[in-house]
Amino acid sequence: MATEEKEEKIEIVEVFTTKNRGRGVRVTSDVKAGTLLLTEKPYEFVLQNIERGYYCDQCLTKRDEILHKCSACKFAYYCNKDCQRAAWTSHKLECEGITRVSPNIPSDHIRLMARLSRKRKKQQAPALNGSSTFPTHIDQLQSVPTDLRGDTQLEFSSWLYTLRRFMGDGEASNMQPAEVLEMFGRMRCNTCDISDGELHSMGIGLYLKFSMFNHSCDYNCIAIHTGTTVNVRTTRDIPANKECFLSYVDVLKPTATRNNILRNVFQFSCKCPTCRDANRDNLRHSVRCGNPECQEAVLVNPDGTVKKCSLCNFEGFPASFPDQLKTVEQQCMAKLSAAEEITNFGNWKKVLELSEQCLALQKGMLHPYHHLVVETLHFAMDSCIHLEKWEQALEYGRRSIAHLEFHCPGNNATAAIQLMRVGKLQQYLKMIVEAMKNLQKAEKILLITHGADHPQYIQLKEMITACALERRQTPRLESIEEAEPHQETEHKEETSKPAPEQKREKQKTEPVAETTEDKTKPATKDEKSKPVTEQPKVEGGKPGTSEEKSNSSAEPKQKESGSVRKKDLKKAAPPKEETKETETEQKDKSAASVSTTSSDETN
Ligand SMILES: C[S@@+](CC[C@H](N)C(=O)[O-])C[C@H]1O[C@@H](n2cnc3c(N)ncnc32)[C@H](O)[C@@H]1O
Repeated sequence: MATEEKEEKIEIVEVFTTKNRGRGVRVTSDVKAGTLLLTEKPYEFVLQNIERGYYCDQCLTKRDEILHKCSACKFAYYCNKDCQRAAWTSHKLECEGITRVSPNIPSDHIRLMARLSRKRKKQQAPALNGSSTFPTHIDQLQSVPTDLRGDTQLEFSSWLYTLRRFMGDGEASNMQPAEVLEMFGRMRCNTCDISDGELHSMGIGLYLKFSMFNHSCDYNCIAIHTGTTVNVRTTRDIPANKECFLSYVDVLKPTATRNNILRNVFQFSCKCPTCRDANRDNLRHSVRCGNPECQEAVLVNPDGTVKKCSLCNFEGFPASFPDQLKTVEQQCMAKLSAAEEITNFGNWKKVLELSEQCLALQKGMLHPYHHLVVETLHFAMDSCIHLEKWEQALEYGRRSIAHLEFHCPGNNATAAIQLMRVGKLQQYLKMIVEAMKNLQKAEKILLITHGADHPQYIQLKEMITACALERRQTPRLESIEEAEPHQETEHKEETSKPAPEQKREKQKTEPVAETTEDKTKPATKDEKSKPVTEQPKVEGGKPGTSEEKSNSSAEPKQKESGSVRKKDLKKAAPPKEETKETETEQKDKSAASVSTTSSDETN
């Protein structure tokens, strides 16, 4: 295209100037699905406060054993001394800041902003060759303006105050509000969640090259992390010179919801084929046909009236139906919002209760393709896993797969992880044939999205091998299961029947890592009510960030394709698995909430 000029080439991708999306990334030759386009270490990152004590602050590896706590701030946790040493350059000043503002806890974004500001000052921004090269400095990234009218002005002032206090007088005196605002805009549209292989987000990071990828809900690439490193792979074949897109939002959400986030956070509206596909989007709001013999998905008009069933021509919905539907949708959204908050405190009983209430409300009314049904099923499955109700978890998981496969066709990592979780439950419940089927489906997708070297893929392969072995050892079981297959794609009424480094520099002040004897995980939640943690209320925050998680529970989180809520994909951990959350940890999470509450009160 005449307006698109060729830019610097980095291996098989290059930066170029698009017609109306600023800079973008494109491939320089034909590439196949599953091709690794980019591998990058973060410019800066932080572990999310809510995950503190579960993941190492430096390498973001989840540890079931006790992590070593920084003896000075008692805030950061590390795998070992090596991780602590590697972290020291970034942590040193942060350690002092944390001690300074204690007992308040700086929010994830305050900490990331402080790190970014420090890093920025260390290096002079080199001049960019127009918009033609991959950036090497944060100042070369795009910044979205923040509207400082009304309350936002006050909130920004409070946020700036907090940031200055955390960074200390010396550094803070050099920080002008306009400069911070500009940085805030950069952080806002360029940071992403760092997730583990199961798409459970636990960090926030800023990557310079990665920031050049534009968004499409009809994405052709995906970002998967290995520790802190981001890997971008193609999810489809892409012809030479075509642009590479990631999805900044959860593609399971309805078009209006996705575009609200894109407008609020990134300040653009998506015009991709998925956003223009009204039919598919309407199915995300569909209800069941009122004819009990049919139950087909029926579309709903904007005013809540229901269209004629395309299968049986039924159109006998009562006049009160639009109001009933609105009430059910509003009640479900409120309950799911509450469930999202509660998951962070580990009260899985309550989450299950809320999910079951939603499912009861939806029963007979919402079609399984309705977005609220699949959101509810994720909460229900997660809570059952945490409560060790394996059969029930499996039932909810199986029901969600049909929806995921419909709405996330192709190589969608969310669908693959869900298949893997369901397969894992089936394997545990000795439904080996079914487990094998789901694990193999997941394997095909994960090979594309994660790649053969990713620990998640390796784990999946091991599960498949174990299944194959078990199958061979129990041929009778196999023939019984084959004779009575379970329905994988149950679209009918939800019957809910249970089925089965760096070298160490001598730092006098460097604190030693303590192996904490008390297993208490740090209390971190609900920072909003503490002065130190308040942030400007920028609607939506960033996709993939903890702020957004707490601000708008019904919103998607991940700057990657098809990811679901933070807690949705909490490790599927059938019993006797190493990744299982222990009772102590569950109690600790509840304790965290209690201690945060009390600390809020005192602040
Ligand atoms: C992470 S940056 C992507 C790189 C950016 N285009 C640049 O020139 O630096 C995100 C910003 O890119 C733009 N953008 C990304 N995807 C877009 C799309 N599909 N349509 C329009 N603008 C888009 C928006 O301005 C958004 O805030």
